[in-house]
Amino acid sequence: MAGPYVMAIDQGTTSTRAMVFDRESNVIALDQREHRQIYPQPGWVEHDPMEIWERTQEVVRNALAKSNLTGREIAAIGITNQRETTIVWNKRSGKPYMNAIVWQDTRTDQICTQLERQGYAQLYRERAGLPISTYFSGPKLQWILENVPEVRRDAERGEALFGNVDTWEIWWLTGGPDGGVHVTDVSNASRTMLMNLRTLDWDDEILKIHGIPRQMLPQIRPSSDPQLYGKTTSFGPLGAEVPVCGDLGDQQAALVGQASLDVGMAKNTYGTGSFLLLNTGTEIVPSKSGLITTAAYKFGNGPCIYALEGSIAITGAAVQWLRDNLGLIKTSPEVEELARTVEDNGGIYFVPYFSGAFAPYWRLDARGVIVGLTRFINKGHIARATLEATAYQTRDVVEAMEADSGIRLAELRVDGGMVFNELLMQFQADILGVPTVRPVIAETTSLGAAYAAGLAVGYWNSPEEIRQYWKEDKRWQPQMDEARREKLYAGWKKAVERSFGWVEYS
Ligand SMILES: Nc1ncnc2c1ncn2[C@@H]1O[C@H](COP(=O)(O)OP(=O)(O)O)[C@@H](O)[C@H]1O
Ligand SMILES: O=P(O)(O)OC[C@H](O)CO
Repeated sequence: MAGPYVMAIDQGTTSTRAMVFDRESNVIALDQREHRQIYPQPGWVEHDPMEIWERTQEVVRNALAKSNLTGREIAAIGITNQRETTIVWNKRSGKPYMNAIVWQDTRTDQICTQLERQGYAQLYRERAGLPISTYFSGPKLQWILENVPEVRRDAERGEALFGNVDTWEIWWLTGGPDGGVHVTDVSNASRTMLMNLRTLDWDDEILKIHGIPRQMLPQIRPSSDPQLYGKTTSFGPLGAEVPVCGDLGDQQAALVGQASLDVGMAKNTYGTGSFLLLNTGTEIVPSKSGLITTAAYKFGNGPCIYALEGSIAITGAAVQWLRDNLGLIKTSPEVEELARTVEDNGGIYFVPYFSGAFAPYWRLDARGVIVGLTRFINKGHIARATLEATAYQTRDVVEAMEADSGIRLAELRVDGGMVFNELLMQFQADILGVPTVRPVIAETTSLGAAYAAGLAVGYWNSPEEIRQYWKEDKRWQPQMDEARREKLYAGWKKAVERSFGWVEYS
């Protein structure tokens, strides 16, 4: 008989969480551990895949212990993950050939400029729904094949496996070198630049452009799979054979966790970066305004549901930068107190394009700038400008989304670590001119993965059932007058222009 709970593992950019939910979507237990951010040189960002797997095992064991449960009481397990981050490992030993190249890493900029110069932009837009960018996995995998000598040899022999973090976690959970399954889902695969959005299969012509052998790629499966990807092993952290049957990229998982399951529903998740997704149903909507077209989810044999996405690389990460690199605050939430020491931004704007500009500009050559500095400016203004940058970047992608879809946003459903910042949520409503709305369960990413897993084994019966669990917690109404809103936003646009063209490519 199916156990009475569902577990989700959320392997994010900065930390790994395991959460246990019951049938009414209540959180029964949560455990979370951070992992190291490795910066070998400017623009490079890495994670240690073995550390990620160790943290995963710890949080799974701790979440079970905290809830006094054993693996036998878990009906199913779902995975959600930081997307695009690229790992290549050996099938026999389970050993990665190098650290994971994280989505924020810009080392593939030369590969990407080369692809642009060869005139491939249109092909990627049409087939993969994406612009050419260092953000996605394809160029990262090409870089590994070209720079780590034994990878190409092993890949051709079928011994080197590629995966995003979902694939890595599922492979280990289902046995690793002892029969681990090598799979991914449509939502994750659509972030590689290698999947054709229509066929939901790897695109051979694109694989050829990057020189990627097909045999190193995982099988693409539904996000919620009644056939099960596999089962956890009894010697793994769950200590029992639990169906592994849900897999969603973290931003698509948040869309599901926010129950944004109808065409026209949108959410914005504020974490390390921020990611706004609009459900476009079974229609693949091409973007003319700098958004990306992505697979949102596929439940069992149902159709693939697509989304338009506005990906913003740096929002919460800029708060971490104030904390870790500048030492202006000790904890991230303290940024609010510091920002409240001043009335406004004092005329400065902070454009945090640390990884180049993502949506809607996609400029590899952009880097971060702070403009408008005078002797009047103090650390309070910097804190305020950091929070405001999150809201302005969101407006940039909301405008693009409205232009592409013709849908005028009535309110914005929000979630993620930054949504407990009242100043930010109010400023966001002010700068958009529509309310921001936070649900009771702000852990929507994990919840979305739990839903995907639970739906596969009949723990929840239908997507309709999960809609009833969404409940509003708090709503911020816009209070700023139109003239001030537009003046502030015009200043932001000017600042953004100043960030472009900083890096020059030969
Ligand atoms: N009260 C706060 N105000 C502003 N930023 C915050 C606050 N609390 C957390 N953050 C930021 O939110 C991010 C963590 O959110 P989370 O959703 O856990 O992110 P992720 O899943 O990307 O690791 C961090 O970048 C942190 O700096
Ligand atoms: O791990 P997060 O929450 O920072 O999300 C990262 C995104 O998936 C990157 O595309």
